[in-house]
Amino acid sequence: MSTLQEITSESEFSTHISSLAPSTVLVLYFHTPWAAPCTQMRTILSTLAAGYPVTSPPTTSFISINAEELPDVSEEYDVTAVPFVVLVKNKELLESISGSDAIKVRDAIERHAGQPSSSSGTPAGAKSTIPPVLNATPRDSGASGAATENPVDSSAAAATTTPQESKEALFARLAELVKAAPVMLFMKGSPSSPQCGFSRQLVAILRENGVKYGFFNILADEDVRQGLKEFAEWPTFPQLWVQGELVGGLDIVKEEIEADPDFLKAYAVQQPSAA
Ligand SMILES: N[C@@H](CCC(=O)N[C@@H](CS)C(=O)NCC(=O)O)C(=O)O
Repeated sequence: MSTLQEITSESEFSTHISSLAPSTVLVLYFHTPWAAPCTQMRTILSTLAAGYPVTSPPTTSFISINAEELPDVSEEYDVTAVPFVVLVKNKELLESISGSDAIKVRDAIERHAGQPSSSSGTPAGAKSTIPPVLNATPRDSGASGAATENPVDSSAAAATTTPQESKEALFARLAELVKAAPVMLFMKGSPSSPQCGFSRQLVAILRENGVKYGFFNILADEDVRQGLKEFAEWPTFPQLWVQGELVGGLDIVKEEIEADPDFLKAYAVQQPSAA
């Protein structure tokens, strides 16, 4: 899967630009280390990047640039504030997005780079018009078929978490995280290695329903683990979020499916696995 790559010099940037194929959509992410909203945007972009498989030529290239360290590049793209995202194709500017509107960024990338998987699209019956952006990077692939899981970059999120992070900043980060994918699972461990039986069961349910989802390992970030309990007013994990709204934990998801067996089918991108 693609990653968000940090570029630290003007020459590295020029070399990178020249190496791209005309069809590759270059996503430039300008940030500064001191701007808190950049943390959230980094998480969003890392997650989006992970949805695009590495192909030849690459469909996308996600680049991260410290706007202050590379002033010439920043000037070239009229970066006036951070976070600032610029989409470029064949050396031509496609679109610039200033600020930390995750949905705008997601939407722009998908419009220009396309959906990462041919099977994706707005699922019939989806609750909102927001397209299911984060795409399938089959991970736990096996004979029974892969579920489509995308990790939210917990290391990027964790790296900026300091003991001083205010509740306001944490909640702002969580508000973005829960929208990082149309379906987000906050769990203990990862889908391929759940660290708790409840999380394991919920992963199995999502897989059985062929649901495409992003996940966040709360064991990797104690602030998210504790903060999300308060933010969500829900004391335990797993937590399933759909379109930025909390559905609930394992028991609630089971109840919802019992009441409406098609409850999760709107988010399916593939034939449900028989597992
Ligand atoms: N009945 C709950 C079970 C979940 C649960 O009890 N989780 C516990 C143990 S894994 C938990 O998250 N505790 C809080 C914590 O570990 O921070 C559900 O439906 O999701």
